[in-house]
Amino acid sequence: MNHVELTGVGRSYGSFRALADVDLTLGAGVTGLLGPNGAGKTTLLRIVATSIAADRGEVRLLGRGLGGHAELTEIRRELGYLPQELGYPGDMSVFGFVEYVAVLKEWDDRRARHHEVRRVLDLVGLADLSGKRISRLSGGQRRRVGLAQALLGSPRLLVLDEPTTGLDPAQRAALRRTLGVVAQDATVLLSTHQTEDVAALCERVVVLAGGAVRFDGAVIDMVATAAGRVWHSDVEVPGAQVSWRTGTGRHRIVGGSRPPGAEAAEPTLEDAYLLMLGPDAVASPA
Ligand SMILES: Nc1ncnc2c1ncn2[C@@H]1O[C@H](COP(=O)(O)OP(=O)(O)OP(=O)(O)O)[C@@H](O)[C@H]1O
Repeated sequence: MNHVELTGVGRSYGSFRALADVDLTLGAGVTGLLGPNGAGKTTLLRIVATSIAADRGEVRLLGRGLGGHAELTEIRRELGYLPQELGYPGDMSVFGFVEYVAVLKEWDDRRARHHEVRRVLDLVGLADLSGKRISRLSGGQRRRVGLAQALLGSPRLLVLDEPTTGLDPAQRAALRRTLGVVAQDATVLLSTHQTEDVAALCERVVVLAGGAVRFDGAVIDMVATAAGRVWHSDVEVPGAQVSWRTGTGRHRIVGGSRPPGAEAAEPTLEDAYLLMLGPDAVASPA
């Protein structure tokens, strides 16, 4: 079953069109949303999280249209959302905050609610910090509190806006493990600027630029678009589309024609992303 079905979806802020004519269908599994700053990722995620409405096109979530209040309530019961910026009340404890969200999500039975809060804190590795005040947490720990509240009730649809921001490598690996388990039954849509997170975690990748979908397909198919277009060279190559000196002292050349003396390199998702977006990869199209 497809949990997300967007047809011709658009959204403007005043006269500025942030999202234009997006078609997207998602079933169970993890999909990564990539794109430069201002590409429209947060706008798209907020639409899928029912936090803002599309002003064009059709949105169906978990098999339902967004017709009225009753449909929205039903969808929100099965939806978890980690916004890009979650305002945390610093005075609350980790447990207190996640329990507060659980109350809002209508976990009325105290025993069941406490059990669920402990379960999600355990899932994100915060069980030992549950009594700590949020104001005393590191940025990465705070991000995991945000993830914990999104996981309450094992939602069938999980929308995560930059969940890996602020996480150290061990925390990112732990997050990948958690999402890998969650995504066996749920549809997970996450945005990130880390192509390696998408390569490690997602089957599918959607690239947005200037509010439009530039690529939608399997991660391996996107990586394949860079095959034969990435090289290692002992010398700097003037005029390369993208190049940098790596830690080994050799230069990685992405795009352009094969430089003399250069060796072919295994392409990564990042190479494919840089090639696909060209100058848009670094400049906001907005
Ligand atoms: N509330 C708003 N009012 C006006 N313009 C907005 C608003 N929210 C977003 N925008 C504009 O819409 C465009 C898309 O923004 P969005 O936050 O969706 O991009 P993004 O891909 O998530 O960017 P980032 O990677 O920087 O988080 C940007 O040009 C942004 O300035």
